[in-house]
Amino acid sequence: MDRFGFADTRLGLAVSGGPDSLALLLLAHAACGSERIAAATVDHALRAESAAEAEFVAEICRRLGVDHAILKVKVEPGNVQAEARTARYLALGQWHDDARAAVLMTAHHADDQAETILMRLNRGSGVPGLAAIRSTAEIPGWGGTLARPLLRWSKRELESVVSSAQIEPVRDPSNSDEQFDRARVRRFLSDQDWLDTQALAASAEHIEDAWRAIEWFAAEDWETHVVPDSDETGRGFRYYANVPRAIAIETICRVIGELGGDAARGDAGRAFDRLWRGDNASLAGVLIVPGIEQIAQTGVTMRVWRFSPEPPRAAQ
Ligand SMILES: Nc1ncnc2c1ncn2[C@@H]1O[C@H](COP(=O)(O)OP(=O)(O)OP(=O)(O)O)[C@@H](O)[C@H]1O
Repeated sequence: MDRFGFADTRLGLAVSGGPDSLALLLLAHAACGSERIAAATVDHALRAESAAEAEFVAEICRRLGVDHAILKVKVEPGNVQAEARTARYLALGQWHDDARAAVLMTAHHADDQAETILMRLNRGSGVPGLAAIRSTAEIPGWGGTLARPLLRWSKRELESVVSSAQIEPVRDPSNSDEQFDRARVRRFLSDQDWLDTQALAASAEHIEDAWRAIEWFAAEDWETHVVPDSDETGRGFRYYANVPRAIAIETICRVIGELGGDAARGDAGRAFDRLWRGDNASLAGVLIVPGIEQIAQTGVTMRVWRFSPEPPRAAQ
């Protein structure tokens, strides 16, 4: 756990009662002792057994001497899985703050990671998508730090941690419901003996590193190569485009965002190709015009792309 730089801080653990998160609880307890950890179980009240499952986790925590909270949430009708997830992270984010935990940990593991990267490959995702489940991130919708310390552990290893402690975990029936893509990919992976989930998860970790490098260079690019540019509308930006395509795409999306638009990376990539050839591009209500500028101080010529809100179309 301390590999993540959380030594001496209090860790908040999200424990559903399933085998993965019970293993997280047992491993964190073995690594840090009961004082440095606290656990919470969210009761979505979507299944008749959910209250008893939360109480089951509470009982294990009592035995270990670990603080535990049951968080009851109300799930709005509609897309129940997505609503449950949003409500869960809001409740866990608030709880980890109240419990003065420096970080919230979930039990996502190598098999989850392998399923995610395969599903993303099958959708043609780019680097950010293939970075798949991040080892650290912001808590969705809340803002604190979320960490997933078990991404290198296989599900089988986690199951054996729990069975060695003679605990029979909760089983969520939706995990094998094949109306969900993930359950189908899970079955496909378990039917293959040549696909190595830990190797797939290791690749996702390398891609996450590459993505963090792109994000870092994109932040630099924004700071050093984008300046406000007032046109007749009073709003606009000049971008001195001088970096590889993957980084420029991030900067293009950010400039569009500053001008109130929302550009998908694929569209920003196509705009990049047009601009690089010297053609205008139009993206999410923004007109981008390429040109060349000589920098006064150095005399160097640079490629400059001018972004401005597109004029409203005249009525027919
Ligand atoms: N009811 C719950 N109470 C506490 N923690 C939970 C609960 N459900 C899930 N978690 C935490 O979230 C982790 C991931 O769970 P699961 O794979 O079911 O969620 P998911 O919705 O598929 O993933 P994500 O939350 O990333 O979208 C679990 O290992 C556990 O740490």
